Amino acid sequence: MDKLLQVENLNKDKILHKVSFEMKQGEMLAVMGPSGSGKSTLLYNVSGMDQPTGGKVWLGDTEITGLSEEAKADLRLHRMGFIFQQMNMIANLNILDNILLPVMQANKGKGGKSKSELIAEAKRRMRQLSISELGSRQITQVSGGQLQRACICRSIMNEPEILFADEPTGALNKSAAVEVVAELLKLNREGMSILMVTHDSKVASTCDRIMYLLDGSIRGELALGKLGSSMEKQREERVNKWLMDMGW
Ligand SMILES: Nc1ncnc2c1ncn2[C@@H]1O[C@H](COP(=O)(O)OP(=O)(O)OP(=O)(O)O)[C@@H](O)[C@H]1O
Repeated sequence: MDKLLQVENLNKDKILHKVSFEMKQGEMLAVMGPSGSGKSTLLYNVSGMDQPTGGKVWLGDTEITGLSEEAKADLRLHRMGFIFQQMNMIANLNILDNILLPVMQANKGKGGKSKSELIAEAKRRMRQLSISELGSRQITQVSGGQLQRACICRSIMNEPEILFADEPTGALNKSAAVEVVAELLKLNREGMSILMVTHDSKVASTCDRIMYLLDGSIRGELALGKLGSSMEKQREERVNKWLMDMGW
């Protein structure tokens, strides 16, 4: 697999300390660690949402840390997708318009796709995520799991190279969380690279690899490989044992 993301000696104030790791194309990587260990800060600094105080980050051949704010915003819009626990949907737009908002922005100007093409594309993806009936609903008129699936839909409309997910199941009940993880796994099997912060060892155990962050440094890593159709319980037990060893 080719290298997709490279993080080298990343520092952020007193929060992150010389964090280095790589991610391969098609990988699904989880970041775990206690509350306050710097997981979200890591995600924001790797994706260019925040400016690190030291170190370098590359997405493919692009050094993100060397870009202007404007170029970073452009890169996030075109090459990255984001899913958050708080979902960040606009309250006075319906689900379809929320899904369309960033991709319309990305297709502004010459050579971009037309609105009707984008609507057709959104509807196709909404069908895949089992939310095709919900386009005209307000965001308060759908369940938490449906809303997060709409967020996943929004995040992939630009066909990003990488998806950043910060606690994507954190606000969901158990069955909605299972559905959302299943959608993320499906996307990953289709080739999407995913970097995900999670508190949930069951969610992390579906990932190819887990990094453990403590006090802003990576203290350990567990390589699990792709999730097969069986052995889910054994994977989970392995992850829980490793987390105990890490002091979780
Ligand atoms: N904007 C900020 N300014 C100053 N300190 C911050 C800021 N954001 C986070 N911190 C601090 O940085 C540390 C790491 O926070 P971060 O949110 O990255 O941790 P986390 O591991 O994601 O935690 P949680 O699991 O609780 O979400 C914490 O001590 C937090 O208080």
